[in-house]
Amino acid sequence: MTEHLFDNTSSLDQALAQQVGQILKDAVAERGQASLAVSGGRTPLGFFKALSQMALPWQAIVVTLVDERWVAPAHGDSNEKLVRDNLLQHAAAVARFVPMKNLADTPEAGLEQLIAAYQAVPKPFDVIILGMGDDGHTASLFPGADELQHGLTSQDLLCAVNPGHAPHARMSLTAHSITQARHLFLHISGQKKRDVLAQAMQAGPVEALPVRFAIQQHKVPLHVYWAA
Ligand SMILES: O=C1O[C@H](COP(=O)(O)O)[C@@H](O)[C@H](O)[C@H]1O
Repeated sequence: MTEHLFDNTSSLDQALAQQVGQILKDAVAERGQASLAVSGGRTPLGFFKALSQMALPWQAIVVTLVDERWVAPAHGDSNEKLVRDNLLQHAAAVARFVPMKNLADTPEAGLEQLIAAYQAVPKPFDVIILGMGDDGHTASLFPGADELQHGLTSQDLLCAVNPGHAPHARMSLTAHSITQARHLFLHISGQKKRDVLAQAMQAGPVEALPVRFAIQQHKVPLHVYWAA
């Protein structure tokens, strides 16, 4: 694991956008296409804005999500809405977006169809950017969720999750899919998340702080981008 520390979020957003942009550009040059899976929440807003303005071969880049809340795409809590409003703008408006939500009533009911739709995403994912909650969840792999073990151990691409203490049923990439990525980032900010990360770096059960699966694995180097 490599830590990249910044004094403020705008320096981080620019640096992360440069790094991710270069990886995507190289991927398109080498393989003709690239895939980027991003997290939702509040942390990635500035990064999305910076990346969306970069001159990249966006027509050849597929953007999708690491996780999604099972709400309508126009809902204020939708990660799809966040990405459409902030990342798929400017130069990035021509990128192809594969949603992580369909019309099914529940994530469980929509799972099979969604896995089929994900065939359109080039794999392995070129870049996956994780976030982290103050409870140590990453993607939608929440401590205490009934589906956590499945999300951490299954070889499936996606899993349905009912977080219990957090709002909305969710769809999430599994730990297995996340660790298949060619490049893996964890993007966090603020002292509280730094403290949670420090705790997660100590030995302890993955179930208590699910972000540990990304720290403890050896399949893909994890780059942590943190800003004060
Ligand atoms: O619920 C979620 O939370 C995490 C962290 O969000 P933040 O607002 O603290 O940045 C996010 O990574 C995840 O994608 C989202 O669904």
